[in-house]
Amino acid sequence: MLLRPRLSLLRAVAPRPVPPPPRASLPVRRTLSSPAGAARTASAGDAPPPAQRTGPKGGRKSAPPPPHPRGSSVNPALFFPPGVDRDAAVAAEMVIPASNIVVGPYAGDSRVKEAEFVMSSARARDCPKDDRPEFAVLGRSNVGKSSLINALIRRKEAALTSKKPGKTQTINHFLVNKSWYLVDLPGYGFAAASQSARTDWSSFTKGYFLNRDTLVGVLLLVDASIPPQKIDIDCANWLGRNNIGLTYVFTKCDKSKKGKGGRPEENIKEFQETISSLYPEPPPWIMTSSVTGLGRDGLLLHMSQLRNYWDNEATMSSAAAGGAIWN
Ligand SMILES: Nc1nc2c(ncn2[C@@H]2O[C@H](COP(=O)(O)OP(=O)(O)OP(=O)(O)O)[C@@H](O)[C@H]2O)c(=O)[nH]1
Ligand SMILES: [Mg+2]
Repeated sequence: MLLRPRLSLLRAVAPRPVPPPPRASLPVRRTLSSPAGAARTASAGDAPPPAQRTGPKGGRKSAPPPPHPRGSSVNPALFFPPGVDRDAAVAAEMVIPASNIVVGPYAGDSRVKEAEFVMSSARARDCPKDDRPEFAVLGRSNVGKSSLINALIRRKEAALTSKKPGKTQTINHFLVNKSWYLVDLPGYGFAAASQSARTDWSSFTKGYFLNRDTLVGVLLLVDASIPPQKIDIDCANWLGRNNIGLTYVFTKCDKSKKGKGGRPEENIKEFQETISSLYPEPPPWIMTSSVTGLGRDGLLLHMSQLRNYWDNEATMSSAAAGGAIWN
């Protein structure tokens, strides 16, 4: 079995959030609201660690990246994948549309040729035990996790969706091209769920993240059709504290309503302003719509570069005696 260089790799592919300051001074904007019950799911046990603002740019309040970044030289808002020097000049064609993600040398064939549902697991330890890399799709109930998976694999109802939150209740593995997995997870923050269901979510999904050595990264879905929600920031902080790399995937970018908080571009900008001080380097983000297909090909391309890097590093790691290079 290949040795998986999990911690080092994840630090390399996506920046960790800088630990936020104590709760009282968290850079949370007033619009970062979530139902009190819902917030308990991820925030009670997930309060950020006490004041440890260690990152050099921890207090920086930089301008948020535009929704469609383009640049011909270094752009501090871009996400640089493995293999691309931060000082490299970046041509517009190197940036995935509607994202801040630079395409690097590890990007490869990202077509989905076949995909199949493999299994549902009620417990993390029941998940497939092979060595294939996987991406977990995470986010609030109803954010569009199952819909995104269907859009990525171009199958209408491979993952079951619903207007009512709380549809997906187990860990669902979908095998793509017989070589990697997409994993559909139950959503968090479902206010109507019972306290015991919320506690279960926490222990069982956190168990999955903490024990899944084949996890390349998390697609953290954020609903762009509503204002930023504190529970999503709490979730990102929890992943960061556990060295799990993430890509922010903004969903429902086709959905626009009149009035405050109804425009995806505004909501994304506000979300980025909120998280900008949490990261020493900009995390990757991309805008998507499972209705129009926006972002689908770009997201698959981004996942191909993370996956190929993972495979490459895993091979190097198994070749090195005892995987010592990762110590
Ligand atoms: N307009 C629009 N609607 C979407 C999009 N993605 C999902 N939806 C709708 O949002 C609702 C929830 O979608 P799901 O994919 O079931 O959401 P989920 O995150 O899997 O939800 P849970 O399984 O309950 O956690 C459904 O009615 C979808 O049709 C999108 O990109 N645009
Ligand atoms: Mg679902």
